[in-house]
Amino acid sequence: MAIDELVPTIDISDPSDDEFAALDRACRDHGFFLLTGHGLDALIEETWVQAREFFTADRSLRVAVERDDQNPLGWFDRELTKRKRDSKQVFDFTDPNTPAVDAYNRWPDGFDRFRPTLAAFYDAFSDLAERTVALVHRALDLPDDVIRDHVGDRTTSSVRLNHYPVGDPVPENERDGLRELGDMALGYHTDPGVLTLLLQDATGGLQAQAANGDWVDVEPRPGTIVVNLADAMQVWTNDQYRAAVHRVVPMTSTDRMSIPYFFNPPRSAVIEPIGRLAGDAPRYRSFVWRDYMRARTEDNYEDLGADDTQIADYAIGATATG
Ligand SMILES: O=C(O)CCC(=O)C(=O)O
Ligand SMILES: [Fe+2]
Repeated sequence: MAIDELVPTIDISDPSDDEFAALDRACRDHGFFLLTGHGLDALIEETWVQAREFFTADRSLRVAVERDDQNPLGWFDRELTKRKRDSKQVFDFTDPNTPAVDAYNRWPDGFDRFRPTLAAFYDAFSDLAERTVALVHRALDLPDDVIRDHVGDRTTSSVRLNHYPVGDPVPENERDGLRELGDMALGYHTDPGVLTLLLQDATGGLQAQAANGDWVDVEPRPGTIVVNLADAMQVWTNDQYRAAVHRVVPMTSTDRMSIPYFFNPPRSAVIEPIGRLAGDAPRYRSFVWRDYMRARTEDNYEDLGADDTQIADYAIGATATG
């Protein structure tokens, strides 16, 4: 199938009925679509500049904001996906404009425009994520009282700057005792929250899994933002909409950057299938967002001797993977 047909483009400034129909098909099939009409090109351009500056600066400036096992925010270059090491370095931060959570952010020294640019980016993408969830609600034809309980929260959300080098991101003299690199730069996975807004540069390498299991390239389209549905949305819709399974192939000739905004539910939200979508056959048991997130974060730090926590662990009838 052609990529245009598989991954439809929705103009968020004025979505047509045909675009809603295409969004609904894509969400049932694989969970990926593209947004245009967002009006954020200039801010996105400036964000790329800041991300590149951070990743090309002297490594010691990044090491100074390295994350630790108490706090997952900051820089890291040896993350695991499915027990294999990813070929990338990342910088994670949460809402810079809410002091109670900004206190956990680790801002690097020596980059004047980094924090203000990323703070503006965070504001704009929080708003866009809300509007994107509203598109999905409309495609699902949900009543207002249900919509109110199935939203995201900017203070539990986060942004990640991803940098994929050619080869191993960890310097040779630090590789002793680390797990081997995976076959993929980023192993296949779903994102945990409601949905993700993803920017990718012009390099390419992102792949989506279609319903038939085939891997399809999500080619860069200038001016568009990739949306992928995530785990909480799949649970809410009782599997009618799919959390997008995706991965990134290894870089062979040039490095690559991407910037996902992960839109997450409120901390204390109870995640379970929406009654009118599940009828009397809910496919998941309830879990509290905070607990799910804690389990997923712990997996990424170290190999806990089991596969990563995922929503399948909450499927009714599932046996624990641990
Ligand atoms: O780099 C990409 O295109 C995807 C990144 C991603 O899936 C993630 O960070 O969760
Ligand atoms: Fe992802």
